[in-house]
Amino acid sequence: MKIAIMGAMPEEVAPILERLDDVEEVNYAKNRYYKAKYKDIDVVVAYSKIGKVFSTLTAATMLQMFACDVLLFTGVAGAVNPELKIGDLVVANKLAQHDLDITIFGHPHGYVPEGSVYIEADKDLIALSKIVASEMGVNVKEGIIATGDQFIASEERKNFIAETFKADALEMEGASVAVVCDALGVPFFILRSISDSADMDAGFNFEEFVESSAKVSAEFLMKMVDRL
Ligand SMILES: Nc1ncnc2c(CN3C[C@H](CSc4cnccn4)[C@@H](O)C3)c[nH]c12
Repeated sequence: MKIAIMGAMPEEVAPILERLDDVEEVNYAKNRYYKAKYKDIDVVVAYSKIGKVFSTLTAATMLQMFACDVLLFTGVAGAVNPELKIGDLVVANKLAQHDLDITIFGHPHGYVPEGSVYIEADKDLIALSKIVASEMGVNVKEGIIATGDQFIASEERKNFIAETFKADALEMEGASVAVVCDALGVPFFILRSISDSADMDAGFNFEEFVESSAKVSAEFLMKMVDRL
């Protein structure tokens, strides 16, 4: 088994990289991919850079060039569900693109012909996360994640996303990674830790909590890898 471990930002994969052995850096398509061993498991680790386009490129590369059998995403997210607090973990059961809009032609938000509003994540990996969560004695919220090419820092946009997609959290890469994995038939798992609440304080909270929340997500993800 070869596991793809992805984030979008350096902070999101740094806690993973420091735990790898026999690291080989591969430069490809203006990005860096780290082929390595984690314990005795083959992994490929990369941060895509921010947004749906970069994360699509990295996810497709992980699967088509590095032939990974499963893709795990770790990172931070903005909270939409008011129960979610900074540092809380969210596991995506399905994901949508909140900024995909051809509603003028009568389609729902997030839909284009021959696509679907939501892509569902792998149920076995979600089930595994529940086992790991109970072993670690931590709470993990399974919910809907909305993805778009915008950093959300306004109640108005957050409420649109909440109402339109029933999202629990929002970010900028998960749904595009989901489309790639779904199209190529590779199981995927999107894990996020809350760094802000996508409101007027989002920018400040993000800066303050990105590093600590990224660590929470990365550490949980590696406990999942231990069990794969
Ligand atoms: N409120 C929010 N809206 C949209 N996305 C998020 C996220 C998740 N990530 C973090 C990062 C923000 S943009 C960025 C961050 N730092 C420097 C440059 N760009 C982008 O990769 C998406 C956390 N909070 C979010």
